Amino acid sequence: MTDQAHIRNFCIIAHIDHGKSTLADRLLEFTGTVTKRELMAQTLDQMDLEREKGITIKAQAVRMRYTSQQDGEEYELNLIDTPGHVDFAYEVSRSLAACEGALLVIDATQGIEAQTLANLYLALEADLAIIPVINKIDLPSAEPEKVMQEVEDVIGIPKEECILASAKEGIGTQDILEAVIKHVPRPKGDPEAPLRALVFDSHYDAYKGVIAYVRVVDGALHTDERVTMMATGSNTDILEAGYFHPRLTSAGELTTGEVGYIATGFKKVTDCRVGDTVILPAYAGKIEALAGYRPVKSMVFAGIYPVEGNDYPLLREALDRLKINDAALQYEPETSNALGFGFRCGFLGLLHMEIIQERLEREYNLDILATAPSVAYRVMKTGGEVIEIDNPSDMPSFGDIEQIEEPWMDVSIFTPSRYIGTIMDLVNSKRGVYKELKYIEAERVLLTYNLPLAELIIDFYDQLKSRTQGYASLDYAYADYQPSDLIKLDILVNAVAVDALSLILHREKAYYQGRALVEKLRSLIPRQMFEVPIQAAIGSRVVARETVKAMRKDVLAKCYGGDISRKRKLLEKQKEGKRRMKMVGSVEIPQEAFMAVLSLGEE
Ligand SMILES: Nc1nc2c(ncn2[C@@H]2O[C@H](COP(=O)(O)OP(=O)(O)OP(=O)(O)O)[C@@H](O)[C@H]2O)c(=O)[nH]1
Repeated sequence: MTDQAHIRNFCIIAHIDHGKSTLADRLLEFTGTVTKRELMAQTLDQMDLEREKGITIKAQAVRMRYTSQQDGEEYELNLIDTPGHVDFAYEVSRSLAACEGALLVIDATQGIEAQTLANLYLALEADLAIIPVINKIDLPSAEPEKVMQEVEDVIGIPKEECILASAKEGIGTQDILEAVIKHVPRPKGDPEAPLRALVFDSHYDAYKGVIAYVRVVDGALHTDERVTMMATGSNTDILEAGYFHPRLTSAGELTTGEVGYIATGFKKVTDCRVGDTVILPAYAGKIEALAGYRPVKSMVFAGIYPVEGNDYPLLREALDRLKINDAALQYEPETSNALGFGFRCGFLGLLHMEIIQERLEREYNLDILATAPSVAYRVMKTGGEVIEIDNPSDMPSFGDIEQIEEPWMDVSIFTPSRYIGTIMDLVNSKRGVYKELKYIEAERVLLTYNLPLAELIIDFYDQLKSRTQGYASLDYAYADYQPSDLIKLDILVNAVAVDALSLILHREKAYYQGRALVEKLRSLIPRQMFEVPIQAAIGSRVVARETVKAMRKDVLAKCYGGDISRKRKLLEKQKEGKRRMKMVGSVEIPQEAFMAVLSLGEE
């Protein structure tokens, strides 16, 4: 136990790739929390996907001990790492709520970016002391002076307060630790009050059950104590209380202001929600929960189906397993006339969706087929009933609909000013509504818009990147639901409506998009033994039609007799392609077709 005056809880916030993880490693190394060798080993057993995508997915919390140069006293520094992607904004906000201060890391070659500001706003909302760190000053292209000025102009922190650092070379590490002790306030909270601890993250451990990452706000908690989770109402005995060093280190207790973990013995993370308050059972109903708890809400939905129908039970099992460790993953069984038995899944955002799909394929060896992502629409029926629909094929028929509302996002884009025109075009084509243009410096601007989430998830990010040669950065947050003039577009293949291809579109764009989609499908659906018409229809009105011509020759006819290996190769290749095909009626449709809407802008 450490007295509150000698505890500092802080986190690192940054735009992706500005060096958050590298800086965290340096701090751990400098304080002797881990050795260089351990760091390498530790990096190796991080989640594969995390490493490959170069992003932090899971928040971590590590306790360091450091003797201050200022007063010669030893401090307990708890570093809470936050996820780096906007999909996980809620998790970020809970991690911030466990801290009193934040290191705001900014790349000296890039300056302030969209997520620098988004994270800063979250940190300010959480009332944190901000310590700006200008990182990567070792690079020849670093412009620390310019970035410091930006910090002063945009964020309003005097440039003298910036710490210059190179996380790679270890420059500035000690200055940062000293600044944490000096500028981050000691944790408040009442040691005499009954226990209240904030759950800011969790993971599942096969031996100890769910490990909840907690910040003790008031009172203390102890191993073997019985506790209650306020939001879920579940009770459990704490199997172990301790801290991360960086491995789990049992301590027997956590006192006011401390950050650490409790092993709960819960079998799934849903029993122990991020944002929940841990209390003693005697105080249930008599004590106020810590602010900010929010049940997870899926924003993006897609159908996931096994390519082989027989794999359905395996897919269910894999989803069940993933869910143990991921409270944000939602799913329920659904059936599609085109794809058979599968699951409708809800995700926090596109990255979350991508991660789940990749894990199903890699870790569970499943061949899956995913439909295009959709958002949740709020539909008011003529009778006054309001329903939420996240699968376009569930949309009631026109006659029964009074009004449809869709989720809109607040979007901010940082870009060199020379791209303003092309970004405006892109946003207009995505039904965006312009809000503001702010000059950050002579040649960089911050553009803000409102944009329907449905447009944002379809090819927006890729287009933004390609139109700006990768220079623009994007951030978004949920704003509200607004009524829109939306219609459902059905796709018929060989005169059969394929439910998994149905789309909700804005009326004005429906005709054009219907045409583009039908054209795309024609190029994706392989020739069959017969002619296959592809139609787009709104209600009973066909708005576009293309035809996949009948196959003329057998593939094997191309091979000269006797060339066995070539023939086998061709057959194998065909088989490979087929694995991702679905028979719909009498037509084979490949996986890409179900995602075609994502790439309508491309050739
Ligand atoms: N030259 C130089 N490179 C650095 C420095 N700090 C980080 N990098 C590099 O920048 C890249 C991104 O660094 P990370 O630490 O992974 O960035 P991050 O902010 O943690 O990224 P996310 O995990 O995606 O949020 C890596 O290739 C680092 O090696 C630095 O001080 N100097």
